[in-house]
Amino acid sequence: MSAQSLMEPDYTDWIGRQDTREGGVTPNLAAMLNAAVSHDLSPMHHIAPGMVLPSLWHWVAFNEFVPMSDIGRDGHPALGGFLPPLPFRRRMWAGGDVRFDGQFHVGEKLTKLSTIRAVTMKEGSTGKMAFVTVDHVTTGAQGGVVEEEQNIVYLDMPKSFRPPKQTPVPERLAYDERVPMNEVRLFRYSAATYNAHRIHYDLPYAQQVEKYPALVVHGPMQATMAIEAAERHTGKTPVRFSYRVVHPLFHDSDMRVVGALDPAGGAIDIGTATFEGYFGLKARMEWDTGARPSGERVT
Ligand SMILES: C/C(=C\C(=O)SCCNC(=O)CCNC(=O)[C@H](O)C(C)(C)COP(=O)(O)OP(=O)(O)OC[C@H]1O[C@@H](n2cnc3c(N)ncnc32)[C@H](O)[C@@H]1OP(=O)(O)O)C(=O)O
Repeated sequence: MSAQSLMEPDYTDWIGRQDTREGGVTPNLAAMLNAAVSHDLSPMHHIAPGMVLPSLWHWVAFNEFVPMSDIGRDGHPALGGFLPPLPFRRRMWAGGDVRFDGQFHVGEKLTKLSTIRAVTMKEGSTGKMAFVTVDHVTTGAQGGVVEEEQNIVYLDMPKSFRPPKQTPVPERLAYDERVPMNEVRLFRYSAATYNAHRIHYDLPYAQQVEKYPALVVHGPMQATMAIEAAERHTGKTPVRFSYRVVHPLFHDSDMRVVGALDPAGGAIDIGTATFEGYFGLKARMEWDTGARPSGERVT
């Protein structure tokens, strides 16, 4: 046995694994997502075939329909299929970096190539964790391309809730909106994404097994709402969206969607937040100013 395997499992065999999927967002699926993410300040779209897909709605285009026998205890497909069999059982959507080139449309055929880029063990304030970085390239039949890095984190089941540190929201904001959060919105987003992760709808499981105080608000839903507000307030079309979900948000408190314009222009720092004043998701949206998108990441 090598020294490496005595220390920690080696996942190098998983790096470079690929998965290709075909999908798309039908009018019916778009309507489901529309109803999940809309609110008073972001009214529902009139969905019709050919409508330009709002940013990040392609995340519902490749919903997975795995047999019940392949589902793990948490409601996600069990590890060891496309993703490596990590020794951690608590999954969270941690963040990503999305680059947009062109647009997708309702009803358009989309193809996604996913590649496992890295498995990185870390130790944070909440304990040991493994980040899985997956690169996705989504291509539309009409020429749009979205390239993204997705980071999923796996952690131990805690004995009690250990919140990560709080990142304060700046006082000077360009906008600060209140979005009603509740079980119904979480259920609707889970349904539209066919995401059976129990932390989003099964309160006894969320509290007793994963030890959250309440149901957990989906990271991708927060991202979808944050970028929608940024586009509405700036009137700009994003070329890049980088984000981290830095603290879990819960279904029993309304969510803030906030933004602070970068005085240098070309970007806005955005996020979701609690009414106690800290970020859930912390992100940056950049738009085309003629220059290349920056190499800056949200940390
Ligand atoms: C859908 C879906 C699932 C979900 O939607 S789950 C809900 C959405 N996700 C969340 O609510 C995650 C909330 N975030 C956290 O709970 C914490 O940020 C987290 C991920 C537990 C980490 O907190 P820690 O305090 O333990 O970590 P540190 O800040 O001490 O950092 C340790 C190292 O990790 C790096 N790191 C931290 N956060 C991220 C991140 N979001 N993305 C990438 N890397 C991250 C950090 O830089 C440190 O690295 P060093 O190299 O400096 O050690 C579904 O499942 O489908």
